[in-house]
Amino acid sequence: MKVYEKAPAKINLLLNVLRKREDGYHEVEMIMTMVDLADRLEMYELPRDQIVLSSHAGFIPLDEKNLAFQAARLIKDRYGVRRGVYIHLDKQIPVAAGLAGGSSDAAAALRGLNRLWELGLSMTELEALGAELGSDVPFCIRGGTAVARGRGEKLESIESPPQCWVVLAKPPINVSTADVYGKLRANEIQDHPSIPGMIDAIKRQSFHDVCAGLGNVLESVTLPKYPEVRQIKEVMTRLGADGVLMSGSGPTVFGLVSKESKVARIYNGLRGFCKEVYVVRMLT
Ligand SMILES: C[C@@](CO)(OP(=O)(O)O)[C@H](O)COP(=O)(O)OP(=O)(O)OC[C@H]1O[C@@H](n2ccc(N)nc2=O)[C@H](O)[C@@H]1O
Ligand SMILES: Nc1ncnc2c1ncn2[C@@H]1O[C@H](COP(=O)(O)OP(=O)(O)O)[C@@H](O)[C@H]1O
Repeated sequence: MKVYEKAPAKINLLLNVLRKREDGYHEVEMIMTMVDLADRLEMYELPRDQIVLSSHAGFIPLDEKNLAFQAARLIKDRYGVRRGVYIHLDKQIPVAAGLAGGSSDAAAALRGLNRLWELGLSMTELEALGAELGSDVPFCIRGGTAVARGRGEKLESIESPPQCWVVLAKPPINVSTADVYGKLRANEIQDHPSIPGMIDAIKRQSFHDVCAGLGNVLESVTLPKYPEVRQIKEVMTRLGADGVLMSGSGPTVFGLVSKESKVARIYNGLRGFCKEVYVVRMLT
C-alpha cells in the first residue's frame, strides 16, 4: 500500500511574543493559516526495518536531521512498529523561509504513517507527538486557521479568513528561527499586535480589518538585519497589495490581495528583483 500526504505551507497573520520563558522558548500568541503551496510525501512499506528518505531537492538533509525522518522514527519508536518505510519528499516550499516547510513535512509524515501502519491515533495524539518535533508541528497536523499559544503548540481552531490571493516573495537568504528569537528583546517590544482584534476581524469576515490587523513582532529583529526584506515589503505595498507582512521569523513576505486584477501586476513587479515569487490561495 502507498499513502500520499500534502504538506502545505503556513503563514502567520499575527505573531506576538509575550515573554521569554525559563526553558528558553518564548511564550507566543499567533494566528496561523495554511496556503496552497505544498510539499508532497509518498510513503510505502519496505521489507526491512529501516527508514529511507529521498528527495530531488538538493538543499535539504535526507538523514535524521530531516524533520520527516525524525517524525517516522518517533512514531516507530513510540508505538513499537518493527516495519520499514520509504518516504519520497517532493519539496516545493522554500527552505528556512518562515513558511514551516520542515514542520509541515513532519506533520504529513505523522499523518501518513498513522494510516500506513493503521495505528488509529487521534488528531490530539498526533498533535502531542508533533509537539515533540517542533513548536509549529501541531498546527501543521491540524491545518485550517488557528490561534496558537504557549510556544505554539496550544491550539484553538477558528474560522477561515475571507478568501483572497496571497503573494509570497522570498529573498535569497535563509533565516534561522533560533537566531531570530535569540536576538529578540521581548521586554522591549512597544507595539503588540492585537489577537482579539484579528479574531474579531475574521469573525466579521472583514478583509479590510484583517489587513489592518496584521502584525509580527519578529520583524523588529529580521528587518534591520536584512534590508531586502523591508524593501520587498515596501515594493509589495507600493504595487497595491492590501496587507503586507513578514511570515514567522522570515524572510518570506506575504501580501494579501482581494482583486484578481491586481495580482499579475504585483507578481510581475516583484519578479523584477526577487526570483522566488508565488501566487497562491488561502486554504479554507
Ligand atoms: C517563528 C515561527 C512562527 O510560526 O515559525 P518559523 O519562522 O520557524 O516558520 C515558530 O514560532 C517557530 O516554530 P518552529 O520552527 O517549530 O520552532 P522550534 O523548532 O520549536 O524551535 C526552534 C528554536 O526557536 C526558538 N523558539 C521557538 C518557538 C518559540 N515559541 N520560542 C522560541 O524561542 C527556540 O530557540 C528554539 O530552539
Ligand atoms: N523536511 C524538511 N524540509 C525543509 N527543511 C528541513 C526539513 N527537515 C529539516 N530541515 C531543516 O530545518 C531548517 C528549517 O527549515 P524550514 O522548516 O523550511 O524553516 P521555516 O520553519 O523557517 O520555514 C533548515 O535548516 C533545514 O535544513
